[in-house]
Amino acid sequence: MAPNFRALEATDLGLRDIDRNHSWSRGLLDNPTIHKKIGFVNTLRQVVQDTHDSGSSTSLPALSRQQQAPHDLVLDSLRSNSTIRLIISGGAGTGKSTLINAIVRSTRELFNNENSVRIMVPTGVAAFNIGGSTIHQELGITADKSQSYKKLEAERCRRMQVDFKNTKLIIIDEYIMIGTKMLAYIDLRLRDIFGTKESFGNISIVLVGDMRQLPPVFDTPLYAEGGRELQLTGNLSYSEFKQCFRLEQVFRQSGVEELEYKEALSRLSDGKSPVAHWNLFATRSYATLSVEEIHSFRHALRLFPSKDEAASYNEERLRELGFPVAHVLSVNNCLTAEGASSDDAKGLQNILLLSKQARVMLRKNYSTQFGLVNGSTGTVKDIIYKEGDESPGNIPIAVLVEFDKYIGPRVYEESTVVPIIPVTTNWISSSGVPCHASGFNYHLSCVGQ
Ligand SMILES: Nc1ncnc2c1ncn2[C@@H]1O[C@H](COP(=O)(O)OP(=O)(O)OP(=O)(O)O)[C@@H](O)[C@H]1O
Repeated sequence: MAPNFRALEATDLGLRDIDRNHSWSRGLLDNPTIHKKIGFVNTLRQVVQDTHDSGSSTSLPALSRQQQAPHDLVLDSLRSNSTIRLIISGGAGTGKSTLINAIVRSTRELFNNENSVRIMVPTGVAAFNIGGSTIHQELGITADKSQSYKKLEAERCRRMQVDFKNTKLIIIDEYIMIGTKMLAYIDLRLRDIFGTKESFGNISIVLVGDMRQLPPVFDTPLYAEGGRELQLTGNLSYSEFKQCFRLEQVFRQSGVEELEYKEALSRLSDGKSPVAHWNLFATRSYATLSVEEIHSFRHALRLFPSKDEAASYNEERLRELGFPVAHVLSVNNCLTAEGASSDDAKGLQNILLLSKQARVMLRKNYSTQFGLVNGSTGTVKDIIYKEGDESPGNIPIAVLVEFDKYIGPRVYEESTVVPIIPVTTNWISSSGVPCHASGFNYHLSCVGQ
């Protein structure tokens, strides 16, 4: 499934003698009550599920005035049977998801139909986090670098026409990751599905996201004009979005520490930094730090320009730790699943390398109430295989992770360790093959801090 980064494919980690000869089922002897603990984790996940379910039906917070305005505009437009092209932008915690949920709920009530509104996202990981689908999956778009639009074959198109029959509104979340080429594709595909020459098949489109995030990869940002065939079409499609609401009120403060620094970063993203902020950043310049401070950053989380570089760095750090490395493969139901792109497979990569003391990051919200959210970091304490199962070749039953910030009930009395268990996901490939795969990469990625 999903090609791995070159660095992972070439590595000997997980395959050396020290890795193969390690007794991987030892973890089970050291953790005889693991199944009880896993039961506890399942309860946690149930809590998340219940919250999610009730959130989408009854218990959304009352919308603020800033949220209410775009909500009402969309609903009024749907009621009057006109189409709307709208952008809703806002930084982290400004209530974008809450607003999306409110629009979805009101639209479904208005039309008394679940399919009247669809949410789509550009990447597999984002889709997994919202329990939704990628644009590629929903609209049958295959990832390729060609410059021309490819129509759906007739039978697939007919099936999609049935599927989209009652759809009045499409909400595209994380839209900043969409480029002009992709927007053109969405526009043209919807024209095909709805059998019309009108843009976007003459249905309403709402783009939601944070304008200050990074632009798309392998595509030109929506605000860039010019380019080749599809990009030019995308420019035209984007020019229809003339209305924009900006959500300013932050409902979720992710911590009160370093407030000045957060404020400085926020101004920087607006391009409005005063000299005081420049001075603040200057105090953190590498050249002005003491040797002790530089050393304290040795294992800081790093950003790399490419996935390959990040994978190489992670590999180096795993090697330095000196523990046996588990070579955790995902399990796929068929060859199509094995060869699926990462986006089709909702972000899953084939190989995950783990060892004791490795730093890992959660890639999805596990339990927001208890502080286990997409981006939470922790340290691997143990990797537990079923008796008789070994690495490589088998999936562990759990990876014990000590989280840096866990605020839920203790699974282990003395620590913030939580067992992370593998997950199975299903999807239909772009050629229509039902696929499923199990693995850990949905939940965890190794970060070589
Ligand atoms: N009108 C509101 N009143 C009270 N709380 C709200 C309101 N809107 C959102 N919230 C709360 O604020 C928090 C953040 O909201 P939400 O997840 O919708 O923001 P977001 O912009 O999607 O965040 P992110 O970009 O980080 O995913 C949630 O806990 C949500 O319940």
